[in-house]
Amino acid sequence: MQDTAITAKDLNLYYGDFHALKSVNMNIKYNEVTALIGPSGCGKSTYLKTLNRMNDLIAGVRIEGQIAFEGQDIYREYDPILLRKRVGMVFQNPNPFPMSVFDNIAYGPRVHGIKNKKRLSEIVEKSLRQAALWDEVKDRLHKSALGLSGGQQQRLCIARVLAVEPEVILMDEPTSALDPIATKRIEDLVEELKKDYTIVIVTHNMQQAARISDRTAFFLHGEVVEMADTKSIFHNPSDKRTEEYIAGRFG
Ligand SMILES: Nc1ncnc2c1ncn2[C@@H]1O[C@H](COP(=O)(O)OP(=O)(O)OP(=O)(O)O)[C@@H](O)[C@H]1O
Repeated sequence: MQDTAITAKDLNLYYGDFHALKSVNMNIKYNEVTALIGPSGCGKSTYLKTLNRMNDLIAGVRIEGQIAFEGQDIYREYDPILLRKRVGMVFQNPNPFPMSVFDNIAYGPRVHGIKNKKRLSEIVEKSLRQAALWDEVKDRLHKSALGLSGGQQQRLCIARVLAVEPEVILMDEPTSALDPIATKRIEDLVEELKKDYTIVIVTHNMQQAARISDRTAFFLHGEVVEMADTKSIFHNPSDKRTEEYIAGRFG
């Protein structure tokens, strides 16, 4: 399907004997924000990480089924390094490298072979502007990124992902370590970025999912109970378990 960036088909994931994802089927559409919600331990992060093969790095993980990105099987037809360039990831806790703001952003492009200083400067400025951070850091590009506030560090991490020109951005609870103002800035940024990128976000914050996502998938015990337009999930869920979770009756 032309509007679909990623398709998961009958995806099962095991950590040793533990069956963490059970026959997950999901289409993730271009230029949409897809939210993954559900109680702690239901498999949201595990699923998110399968989308750019981050689970490959964990010993004892076994994956069955298929994930296709733009029609290509990411586990059989893709180099994981190239995949992670095209499907970038932002983590729960901002994790800038212990180096300057500039070098944090230039790191990825340098790894991918860009050496020209002028070109690197252009990429750094463009990425920081896209991440709505440029004005705050343009006078301290060569100072340590560790001196930025938590919210600025998280936007820096988003800029770092943007610098390698991905198509998809995976976000694993990107605002859970941030205060409400920094959270609002990231939410506004997500809204802006979806014009050019496809975004999948894990969140514990129901209001956040309702505010920023187009479609929402509700996970429970490793299964997708229901996936639909965010409005329908929140106002008219078709499964009783979704309704109970959203009403705050468990999780
Ligand atoms: N590396 C691992 N080894 C073994 N089991 C794991 C590993 N990572 C996760 N699990 C288990 O897999 C299940 C799903 O975990 P996952 O982190 O995907 O859930 P989650 O829905 O993202 O939870 P949370 O909202 O608390 O982050 C949990 O039972 C967890 O204990």
